[in-house]
Amino acid sequence: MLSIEILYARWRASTYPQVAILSIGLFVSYFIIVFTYRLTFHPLAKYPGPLFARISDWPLVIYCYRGDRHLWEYKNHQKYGPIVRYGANSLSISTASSVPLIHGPKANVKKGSWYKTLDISAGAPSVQMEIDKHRHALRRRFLAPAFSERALREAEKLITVSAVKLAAKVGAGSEKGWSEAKNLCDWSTYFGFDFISDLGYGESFGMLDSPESAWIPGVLKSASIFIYYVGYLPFIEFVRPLMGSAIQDYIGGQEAADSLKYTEMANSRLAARIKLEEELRAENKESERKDTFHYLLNSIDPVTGKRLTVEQLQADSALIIAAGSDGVAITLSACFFYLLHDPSTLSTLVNEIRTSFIDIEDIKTPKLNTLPYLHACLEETLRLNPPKPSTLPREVLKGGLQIDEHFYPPGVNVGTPVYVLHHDPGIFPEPWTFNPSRFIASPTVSAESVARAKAASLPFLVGPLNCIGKNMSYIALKLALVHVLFSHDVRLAEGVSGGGGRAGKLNACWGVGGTEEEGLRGREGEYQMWDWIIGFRDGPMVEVKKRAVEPM
Ligand code: HEM
Repeated sequence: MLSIEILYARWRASTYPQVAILSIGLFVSYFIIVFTYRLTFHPLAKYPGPLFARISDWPLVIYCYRGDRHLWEYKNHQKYGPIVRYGANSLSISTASSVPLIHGPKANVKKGSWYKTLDISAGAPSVQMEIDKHRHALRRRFLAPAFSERALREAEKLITVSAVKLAAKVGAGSEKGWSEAKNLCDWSTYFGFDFISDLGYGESFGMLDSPESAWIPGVLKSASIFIYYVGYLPFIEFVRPLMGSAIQDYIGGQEAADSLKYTEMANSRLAARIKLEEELRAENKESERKDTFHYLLNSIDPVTGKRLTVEQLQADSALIIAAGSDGVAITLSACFFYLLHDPSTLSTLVNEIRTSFIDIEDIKTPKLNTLPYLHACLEETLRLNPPKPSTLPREVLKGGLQIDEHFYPPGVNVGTPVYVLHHDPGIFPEPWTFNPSRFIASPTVSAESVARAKAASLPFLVGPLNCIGKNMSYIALKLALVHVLFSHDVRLAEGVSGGGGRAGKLNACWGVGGTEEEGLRGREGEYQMWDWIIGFRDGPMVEVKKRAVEPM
């Protein structure tokens, strides 16, 4: 007691410089103690990783901001092995055997605290933001009817409208010979946003028709960058309460402002859809078009008897536009990139498409789902460029988690670095080569190796927290690819083709970030992607010609 009084008296008697020196001393001592603890007694101290990443989350924040996190993770696993400590409290585990234990239905984990900031501007958690396992399962029950087999059959008709339009726009100017060069990244993006808005709200953004709404992808990109890195800031607990408010604009700059602008856009779309539903209800009618929000607005939880609140709907609205449009868009442009760089794969696919369908009206399920090479091309593209390529944090729950000989205590984050796993040569021989045949059993590819490849392919993740839009994505991607390739020949544009390695940057809108100096972005044969929760890209530049032989 006495010593505290003496200390207090000395403090009061001290001069400003003395106070400043003492404060700096305390500050430095605090960090020395914290860093020493993280390198010695912390439960993850024994795991390898870059030194700065083992003592702080700042390297992770920086790579998230740059869009290069997946490349950084790849480099780390090459250097340190299958288990890497990429943050003070976080591990990424790149073994296929760990996947069911981290993502399976019985995994003793929940989503990590990064998810708390994901859709924070919306005012309520989206389904993806629900960290509590029980509440998440409840939200999934609301979404389930919108993604059921029946809903998918309805969705196919709506997606076809955008796919037909995509083929017409990509093919414009190709009637008399090869067209001018076109950036397929842009057209794929417009397709992704148009089909998801048409399907989601019954009203397309119309980007394939006019440039009026073409600002939305740029704003979403900016919002995603912000949300991605902010969630990992070491002092996020202090920042989170300010998020979603006007203060966000001042602190976070343009990217934070775009995050709010994006939320407002999604909210206004939803408000218009709710109004339409109310008008229909007042007239005792049901919407003829069964779009996603038809299901969500009429969904009643079978156990609780409750409907979703407006705030929850708003959060899901922002999520569905982002999650639905961009995953499909990047996969479509990446698929074209790989096909066009390996003409033998392109001709195999074109042949399969043109011998399977009689005319454009014929392009639909169930036949659409019976083309093995088409499906394999998409699986291979999603292997090479998973739109969510980096480790998504899962926090170990009470009781801990045993994976092989390692025990992970409660509270630490574990996760699967999907891009790293997808380039594991032990599972995918020649991992940088686009080889759809690795997903089709044949005399040269055993059924066991196909099963191994499929089990280690996680673009949609697996288990109860996986992507609910997986089947819808495959339908959208197949419709788009088949409609374009059924009626048109496509080739890489002469000169700059875009998309790969250093030559990738065509359009200032997309290509920021980059770690060329570290040798991570040098692969010309790899479709370049920037990981900001959703993947961003540019190119390929293509020329298009109307198919020579008119379909019968
Ligand atoms: C190629 C396209 C797509 C890919 C690769 C993809 C991938 C993923 C992944 C990996 C997740 C899990 C994220 C996490 O755990 O944080 C996810 C979640 C989600 N995706 Fe997709 N997605 C795609 C397209 C779609 C589409 C078309 C929709 C809807 C229309 C959609 C809706 C959702 C939703 C609602 C979630 C949150 C699910 C939950 O938390 O329960 N996605 N997606």
